[in-house]
This record gives sequence, C-alpha cells and structure tokens, in this order.
Amino acid sequence: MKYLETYKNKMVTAKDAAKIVKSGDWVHYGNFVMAPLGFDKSLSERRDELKDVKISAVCFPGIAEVAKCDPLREHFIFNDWHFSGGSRVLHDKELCYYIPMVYHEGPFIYEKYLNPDVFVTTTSKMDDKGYFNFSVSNSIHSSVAKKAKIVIIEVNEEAPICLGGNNESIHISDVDFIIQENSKPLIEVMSPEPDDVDQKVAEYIVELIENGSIIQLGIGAMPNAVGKMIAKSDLKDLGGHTEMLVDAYVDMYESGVMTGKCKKFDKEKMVYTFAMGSQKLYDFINRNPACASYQVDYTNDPFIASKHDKLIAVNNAIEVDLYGQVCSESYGTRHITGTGGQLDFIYSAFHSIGGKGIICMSSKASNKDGKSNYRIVPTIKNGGIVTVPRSIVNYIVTEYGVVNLKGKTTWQRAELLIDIAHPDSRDELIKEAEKMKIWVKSNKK
Ligand SMILES: CC(=O)SCCNC(=O)CCNC(=O)[C@H](O)C(C)(C)COP(=O)(O)OP(=O)(O)OC[C@H]1O[C@@H](n2cnc3c(N)ncnc32)[C@H](O)[C@@H]1OP(=O)(O)O
Ligand SMILES: CCCC(=O)O
Repeated sequence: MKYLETYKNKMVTAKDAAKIVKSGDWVHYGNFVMAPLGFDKSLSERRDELKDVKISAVCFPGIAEVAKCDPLREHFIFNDWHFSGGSRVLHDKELCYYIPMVYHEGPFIYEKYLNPDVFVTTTSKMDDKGYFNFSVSNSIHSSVAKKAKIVIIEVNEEAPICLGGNNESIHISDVDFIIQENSKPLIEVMSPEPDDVDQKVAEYIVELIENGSIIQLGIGAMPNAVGKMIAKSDLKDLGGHTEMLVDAYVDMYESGVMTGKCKKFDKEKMVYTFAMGSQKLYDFINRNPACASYQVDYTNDPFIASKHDKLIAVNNAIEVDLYGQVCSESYGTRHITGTGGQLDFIYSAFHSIGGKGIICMSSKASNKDGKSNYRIVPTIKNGGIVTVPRSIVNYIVTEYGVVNLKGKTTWQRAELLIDIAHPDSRDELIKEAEKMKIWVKSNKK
C-alpha cells in the first residue's frame, strides 16, 4: 500500500506519544466515545514529570485518568465543553471545569482563538488512500486538527467508518504520530427505558409532528423515548437532520417512517455530527450511505438547519421559569452539562417553515438522593444557567400538556406554564407570579 512506509515511520506507543506533552501545554482530546483512552492513561502516568498541563475534552466517556490521578490539580487541569456523567462527578470534586460554547460555533472558536499544542483523537484504521475516518465523532475534529501544532491519532480498528458529509476524515500527511495498540469495541451509551411520564410526553410530541418532518433529537432519555414512539407511529417520509445520532434513528429507519424523501437537501440521508448509543447503532452507521457525517458547523448552523421545512427539534431541560427561560445545564450552581446544540436547534426549528422547537421535561424531578423538585419554577434556581433565553423559547411540553410561548406576554406565559406544571405546585406558582407582577385578573386560577 502506498502509505505503508509513512505509516510505519509515524508509529509510536501510547507511552512515547504521551512523552511529547510538555509542562504548560494545552492538549485537546477527541470527542465523545472517540476520546483517546490509551493516551489518557499514558499521560496520567507522567503526572510527576509535568506541571500545569491543560486538557480539554467534549463529553469525555467516563472518568478521565488525567483528572483522577491528580486530586490537587498540580499537574493537570481537566476541562470539558459538554459534561458526561463522569465529568459531572469530577466537577463535584473540583476536578473538572466547563468551557461554555454554543456548539455550532465550536469550529469557528478554534479557527479564531485557539492554538492547541497537541490534538489526540481515536480514529478508525487508515484506508488505501491514506485517510483515517473520525468515525462516530466528526464534531469539531477537523478544525482542531488544523490548528494543533501536533496531531496524534489512536487507531481503533473496530471503529465504524462514517461516510461524509464533510470533514469526516484526516489524511496521514496531516498526522504526526500514530498509536496502534488499543483496538476494541466502542463504548456503548445506553438510554434508560422510558417510564410512564416519558411515554406521555412522547405522545404529546408525536401529535405535533406532520408527515415529511425533519427530526432532531437531543441528548437524554426523553428525546430517545420520543424517537422510539415515532418509529411505531403512522408518520410517513420523515427525515433526519440532527447533531447526535442515537438508537432511535435506527428504529425510525428500520420501521420505514424515516425515508428522508421530503428533505430539501441531503435527500434520503440522515445527517449528524456525532453518534452515541449501542453496538446496534454503530453497526448500522458503518459504511452506510443512508447516513452522512458532517462537522458541527454544518449540522447545527441555524442558517443551514432552518432551510429544511418542518424541522422538529426535541430537547430536554432541567428547569423552566415563569418567564419561559430554559435552564438545561445546571441545577443552581451544580454544573450538570453544557449548552450543546440545544440553543442551535430550538432557534433553527422556529425559523424553519412549519418547524417547531420543543423543550420537553417531566413536571417533577426525582433525584438519586431521594429528594424531588418541580421543574416549572417562578425563577430559575439561584446560580442556574439560562440555556435558551425567553426571547428564543418556542414549545414546552410536560406530561400535563403542550404550550407554545412564542408571541406571548409575560402574564400569558405564566398562565400557560402553570397549566402544564405539576398540579401540587400550581397554587404556589400563582402566588409567586402575582408577586412577580406577571399575573392579571383574567388569568385562570
Ligand atoms: C445532542 C443534540 O442532538 S442537540 C441538543 C441537545 N443538547 C442539549 O439539550 C444540551 C443540554 N441537555 C442535556 O444535556 C440533557 O438533555 C439533560 C442533562 C438536560 C438531561 O439528560 P438526561 O441524561 O436525561 O439527564 P439525567 O436525568 O440523567 O440527569 C443528569 C443529571 O442532572 C441531574 N438533574 C436533572 N434534573 C435535576 C433537577 N431538577 N434537580 C437536581 N438535579 C437534576 C441528575 O440528578 C443527574 O445528575 P447525576 O448524574 O449526578 O445523577
Ligand atoms: C457537545 C454537544 C452535546 C449536546 O448538544 O448535547
């Protein structure tokens, strides 16, 4: 093969690759399940030789070794652009920091402002033209690779080949070092089984969808439940234009409801920028021309996504206040996740002809510690982060119904939201709305 000699010359062990990192460097990891786990381990083993190395990841799968090995943060500072459960655990222990980003801007942020010392990501194996496919994480990888001083790839021969789209691959001539010692099946990320509340919310959402709609499902259990219900519905000729491809898209495709025939562009292709789910999803994507992987500045660009008619965006939230502000990334000052593509898609869906930007949630949250709290609240909990401002918000759905807040006054919003709040919280919400001066006499008590 033409590139075999070059390949051999660039091969290193993970241990040797980690030796390239110097104190003070910024090291950027590949995103989601393509994070370079072997390199991460080897870098953590160099802890005592290094000081002040900054690492950035996107939704690191599990607990990063570089964070775990350094509880005093004297050697490594770990940062994540979008928290996974693992990064959340680390943040609770002051071992991970968040980097705010509206996801479609990610590549442009790199282009304009960031100069990583090292970019290291997992890819699939090289093809005979010398290309390594970014597999299930296209995301921001091409843009990071273009700006990084050193590019290292960790080959995983079991990683699916994700056809583009664009920016789905990197050529060996743009790679400095190749690690080849860590091939194994990709990490599976399973969604919990939908409960009764998820089912009820999903039923309301399916009623909002017309034949020929283009579906974006966000991260979390509830959007996945919506997709699974769509797969069993009578809807016809839906299309996929999403940031994240999840198992529900396989169900929608296999049941025949998602054909992509009505898409204005990328016809008959499910467009996405990253995928996380079961092995079934990874097998489905592998070399599948029905799927197209693009960098996130394509999938999430509101000026592109909104050109599809009937774009339906379904995303999950933590709290919504009576003004209609949506908080999806923190609970008070407890950091939970990131803005991700939520703002991109809620905005895009409203701007799409016939589109709807939907925020869905249960009316009450039950947490692991046995405590529960209401999700429709007078004002977002002190320290909470607004993910979708009230000026952008569109539909809100709970198990008690569907409301559309666009064009509504503050007193109309308060009334609509209280209508879909948990029944036990409604009297208190009305009292608070009165104090907030967003209640009028004609509102229903
Ligand atoms: C991906 C795309 O295609 S585009 C856009 C999608 N992106 C987004 O919407 C970004 C923001 N949204 C999200 O990240 C997710 O949808 C979430 C976090 C809101 C929900 O995701 P889920 O996986 O269903 O959340 P889950 O119920 O596991 O809760 C996550 C954490 O938040 C905590 N949490 C959630 N709600 C509450 C609440 N009301 N009070 C206190 N804690 C809460 C949970 O306890 C859990 O913490 P833990 O891991 O320590 O137990
Ligand atoms: C990094 C983005 C993930 C999400 O949008 O949820």
